[in-house]
Amino acid sequence: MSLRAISAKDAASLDKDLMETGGWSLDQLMELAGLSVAQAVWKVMPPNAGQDVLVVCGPGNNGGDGLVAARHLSHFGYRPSVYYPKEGKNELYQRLKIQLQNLSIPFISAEKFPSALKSSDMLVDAIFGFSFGGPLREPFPSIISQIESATIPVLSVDAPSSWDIESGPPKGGPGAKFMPTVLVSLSAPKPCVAFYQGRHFIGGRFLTKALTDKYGLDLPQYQGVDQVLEIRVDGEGKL
Ligand SMILES: NC(=O)C1=CN([C@@H]2O[C@H](COP(=O)(O)OP(=O)(O)OC[C@H]3O[C@@H](n4cnc5c(N)ncnc54)[C@H](O)[C@@H]3O)[C@@H](O)[C@H]2O)[C@@H](O)CC1
Ligand SMILES: [K+]
Repeated sequence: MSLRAISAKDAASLDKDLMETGGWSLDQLMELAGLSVAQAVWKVMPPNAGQDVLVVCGPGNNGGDGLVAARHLSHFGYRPSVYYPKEGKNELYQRLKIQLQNLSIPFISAEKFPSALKSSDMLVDAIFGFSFGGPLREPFPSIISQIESATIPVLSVDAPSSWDIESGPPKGGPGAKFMPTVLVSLSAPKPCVAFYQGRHFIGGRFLTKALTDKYGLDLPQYQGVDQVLEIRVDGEGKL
């Protein structure tokens, strides 16, 4: 099964519709997005031994999804830690951070990032989503290079960070060879999924038929209480 993609411009407009006319707040959407990510982690790596999950968060709402996911992962029985190299300034991110600190979820330093990358069981890439554009600015080139050469499975939130949302991986430099193991597209896949190979989930169970019709999207057939639906499995579908 594959689902129709939404452009970066339409994804931003859809978000606006949800909040301006749909009655949603950003907190609510982010909560469901982050819950989808945590459920996808569960589906690909059930928490049998309380695995270490390193969540790398960027400065925008993609990073906010990562902060929410880290909280759910802790409640699900994982040992999350967070690397947040450029913190978002608004009060929503700061509240999400307090929630994590109250669960004793560690925020790691830049110095500890390389060793955490080696010792963790999985990395959640919540650095950039549909508003990413242009060449990577500091401090992200080295972070993306390290993630690109990591040997642990990487789950990307909404888009592989450093990929252009429309045209996919950069032609050279950090991210050119980045291929996450798992991708969780939120609301709808972005055009860059044409370049993606791996397990692919859709999440963000908050769309209505009117909205999917307006943007020419498919309404995913989520099952039961699931917040994610696997839409494509490549190879043997294993991590
Ligand atoms: N409708 C949905 O599906 C929802 C999506 N959400 C999330 O929100 C994301 C979009 O959030 P935002 O619009 O805040 O944007 P992003 O989080 O994609 O990125 C914006 C941030 O990245 C920085 N940035 C952009 N390009 C850069 C570059 N080349 N180098 C360094 N920094 C760069 C910007 O300065 C800004 O701080 C989605 O991808 C998704 O993860 C949810 O939080 C809410 C609901
Ligand atoms: K991402």
